[in-house]
Amino acid sequence: MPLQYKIYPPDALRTTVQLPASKSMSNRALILNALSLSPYPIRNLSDCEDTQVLIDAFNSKSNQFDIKAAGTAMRFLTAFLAGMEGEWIIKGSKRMHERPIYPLVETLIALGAEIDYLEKEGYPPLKIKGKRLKGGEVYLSGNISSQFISALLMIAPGMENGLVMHIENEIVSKPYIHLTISMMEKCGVQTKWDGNDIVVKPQVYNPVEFVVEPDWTAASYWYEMASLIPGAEVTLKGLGRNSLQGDSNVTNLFSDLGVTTEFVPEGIIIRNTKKGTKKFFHDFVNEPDLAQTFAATCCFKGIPFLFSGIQSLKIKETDRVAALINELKKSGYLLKENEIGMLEWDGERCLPEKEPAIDTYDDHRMAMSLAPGAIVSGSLIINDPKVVSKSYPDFWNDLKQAGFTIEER
Ligand SMILES: O=C(O)C1=C[C@@H](OP(=O)(O)O)[C@@H](O)[C@H](O)C1
Ligand SMILES: C=C(OP(=O)(O)O)C(=O)O
Repeated sequence: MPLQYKIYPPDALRTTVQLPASKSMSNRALILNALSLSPYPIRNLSDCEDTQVLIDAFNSKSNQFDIKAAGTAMRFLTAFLAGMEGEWIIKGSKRMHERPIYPLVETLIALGAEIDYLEKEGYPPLKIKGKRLKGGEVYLSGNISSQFISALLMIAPGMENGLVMHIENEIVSKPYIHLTISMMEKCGVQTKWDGNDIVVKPQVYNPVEFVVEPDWTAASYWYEMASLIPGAEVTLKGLGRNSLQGDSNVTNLFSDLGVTTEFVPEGIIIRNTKKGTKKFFHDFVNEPDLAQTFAATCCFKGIPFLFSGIQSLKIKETDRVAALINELKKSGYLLKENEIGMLEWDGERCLPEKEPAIDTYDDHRMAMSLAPGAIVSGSLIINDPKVVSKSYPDFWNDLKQAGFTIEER
């Protein structure tokens, strides 16, 4: 029997939360610190598992690295090691070995790298014979993962001839590419992004002292809880305007679901003020990590929705589309995937299970986005709740602090 938490909601929600630091920013800062031979420690580095695996890899004396379930660590480190003198082996969790990496590996090979697949062609684990890469002109598909593009961009200034990247097909998760470029610019490196082409000339990184922002994706679970409790008011410390994270768009998206955002010197104050829209529509191609939060929020608020742009959800920690359909059904919501990349709930209900136990599929976001369902049903069981440590290790403690009761079973 896996560990289970049974969650009971508070009557009212009025709390202040210190969110975890962004893992996306933390993992870029670690790679850029290594590339710039930085003497500066990173301020507010995340304490989550996805960042810890990258710290462990950099501190390791071995040439073999296990990055577990961390997509960013897998992709960024593969590119980093391909350009580093030595022989390296990089592996991950069972699921990581099912998440594609061939667009990155094939591009690195075209740029002069030597990389072999150790098990299944196209997937980790990998054996890398690292050396300074020649660079040049490459074509890469943008519709699988933006992490391949970010990984290549970060190592591009060190390539002998720089990099000319032509991105084919739709570009998913574009704000994460902007995040990469912004953090590279902080180190004095210039890139030129014009349409679907990105050019990086050979350049040297200047070390800087990175300060990691609190994680806006983690903030989305507090928006969800606030939207479900009338009169809720939550202060999220340290979040500000002009964030480098694309998921800061959560402020606009939740205004349609009845939550307002006030920016104050301490951070933001979010409030449940109104009912929300009749039907929620959004294309999540730029914010894939928010899709689960919105699917769950809309169901729990009884607001039908139609999402597009969620094709990449199938190759994340789990097939998130299938996981949402299965698990929300347990609480009586019948979601449909009418075509790939779309998810709809037209308001259709079925009889909820008497005491639903939500499976989390090794996916932190399944646990965090569905747990607030306890607010509408009175209680909810979450299986294998420790999965949250991938990005938000203190999630359950923060819930307790906010007045939730959590029984361990
Ligand atoms: O670059 C990043 O930090 C990330 C990019 C996104 O992945 P994809 O580009 O694979 O959609 C996102 O889902 C992931 O959580 C973090
Ligand atoms: C998709 C995610 O992570 P990654 O791809 O970095 O494993 C996520 O955190 O939602």
